[in-house]
Formats: sequence, structure tokens, C-alpha cells
Amino acid sequence: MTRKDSLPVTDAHAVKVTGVSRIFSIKKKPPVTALESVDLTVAPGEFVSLIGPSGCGKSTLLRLIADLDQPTAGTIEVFGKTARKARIDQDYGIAFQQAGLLPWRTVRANIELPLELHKVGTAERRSRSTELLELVGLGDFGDSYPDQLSGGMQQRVAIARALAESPNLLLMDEPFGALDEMTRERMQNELIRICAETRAAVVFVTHSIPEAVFLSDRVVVMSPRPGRIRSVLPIRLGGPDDRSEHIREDAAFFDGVSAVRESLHGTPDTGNARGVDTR
Ligand SMILES: Nc1ncnc2c1ncn2[C@@H]1O[C@H](COP(=O)(O)OP(=O)(O)OP(=O)(O)O)[C@@H](O)[C@H]1O
Repeated sequence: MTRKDSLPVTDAHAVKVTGVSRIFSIKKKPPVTALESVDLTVAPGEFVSLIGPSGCGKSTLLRLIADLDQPTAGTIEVFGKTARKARIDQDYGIAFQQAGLLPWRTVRANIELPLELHKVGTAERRSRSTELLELVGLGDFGDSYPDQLSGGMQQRVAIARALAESPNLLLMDEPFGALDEMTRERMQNELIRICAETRAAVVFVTHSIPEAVFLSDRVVVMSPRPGRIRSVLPIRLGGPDDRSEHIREDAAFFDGVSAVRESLHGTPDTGNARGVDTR
């Protein structure tokens, strides 16, 4: 049985964030309000990017959804469950900027790790990892070790591992931030294809406006600290079949980039908000 089969039949949002604030209390220092009154919903199968200046609370929001931290106020639901229950039920996969692979395990063994931890039998693990290796284009690298792979290949292993339990939701924090531009664009194309195949919803943190526009159904623009949602911009580049390489040259793509840039900076084509890559 896959994770998808085990989800309750419901039209619940993939993610529902309601009135969420997060205040960090640090000894002998004024408290830091990282997030204030954030409301956000992500539909099943939807790709939503979070973008905003450095320190505006993007990673904090993702960590709260993943139940790696708890809100000071407000509630978070994942597929209609509490964030805690969704974490226990492994309803999502996580991929962060550092691929975080175990160097002493082969690529295949890294991908199988979450299945191993959940006591999935050897034969089923093997067949699932074979399927995932193919999905991320690493069919010939199952027996390699992470340090024998390029950065982009390692990131693909991390994505395969995040997909191991067929999650309906992927939480990704700048997963391509450490990659060169060409590899990054290739990975973006791959991710579009993988999402189309798996129909997973994605919450994706990025500093890159073009990356957010290329990948997303909606781009959430956040304001500087205390992080609030400044605007939610629908991107109309069509479905996965339409989002091929040529779309990067398309007027609709440039319109999306301009709209996000204007929302971030307040005016068209002005300076560069700290920490946001407008290339
Ligand atoms: N564990 C923590 N303790 C204290 N302050 C924290 C903690 N985690 C985050 N913060 C603060 O909360 C704010 C938001 O941090 P966060 O990492 O979410 O921002 P971000 O938008 O992801 O930034 P970047 O784009 O630079 O990665 C920052 O001011 C940060 O210093």
C-alpha cells in the first residue's frame, strides 16, 4: 500500500496555515517575531513557492509545517491532520539545500532509508528504490556513493529519498540553491516532470524569482521581518506539458517575473531586495 492509499478520502487542503505567528525568545535579547498572522492554503497537487528577503521567515514557516518547530499562535493542518500527526504518519517528504545524504551508504541505500526505518521489507524496498532511481534519472548509479556524484545528482538522490514513501506533499527549502545555473535549470525541469508524475503538492522556498515563477502555480511573496504574506500571485504558465524549456523565453514567463519583482520591491524593475536573486 502506498502512502496515497492510506490518506483519508477528503477534499482537505494539502496545507492549511491559519493565523500563525512565531516569536523566538532569546535570553537577554529582545524577542524576534519571525512570522506574524500568516494565513496560507495549498491545494492537493499544487506547487506553491515562498519568496522574500533574507530573514523574512520562509524557512521558519516550512519548519512549522514540517512540525520541526511549533507556532507561538495559530494552527497548521496537513491533509486535515495536525502537523504532528502528519509527521508521524509521514505524509510528506522533505528536501533541503544540503542534500544531507549519508556518505557511507550507497545511493540506493540512502533512498531506501525512510522505508527501512518504517520496516518495509527488503523486496519491496528494492523495487521502490529501483523505480525512484529511474524516476530521477539515476538508474545506473544505485551502487555509487554520494561523493562519487555531482551536486545535481546528489540533489536528485535527496528528492528520490523524499519521494520514497509516495508522499502527497513535498517540503523543499532551497533545494537547488547550491547548484550552478545550468544544473539548476535542469533540476527545475526534472522537478516539474516528477511532480506531474507523482501529483504531489509542493511548498518550495527559494531566493530566485525566475525559479519561483517557472515552477509554481502560485508565488507567495513575504515582507521583511516580521514575516507576513504581502501577496499571493497566481502564475499562468499552463500545466506541466506547457512548462518546457521554451517557456523561459515566453512573454507570460516575463510577466510573472515582473509581477513577483513588483510585489517584492513595490515598484517595477527597481533595486534588489536583500537576499533575493532577481536574475
Ligand atoms: N531558532 C531560532 N532562534 C532564534 N531566532 C531564530 C531562530 N530561527 C530563526 N530565527 C530568526 O527568525 C527570522 C526568520 O528566519 P528564517 O530562517 O525563517 O528566514 P528566511 O526567510 O528563511 O531567511 P533566509 O532567506 O536568509 O534563509 C530571522 O530573524 C532569524 O534570525
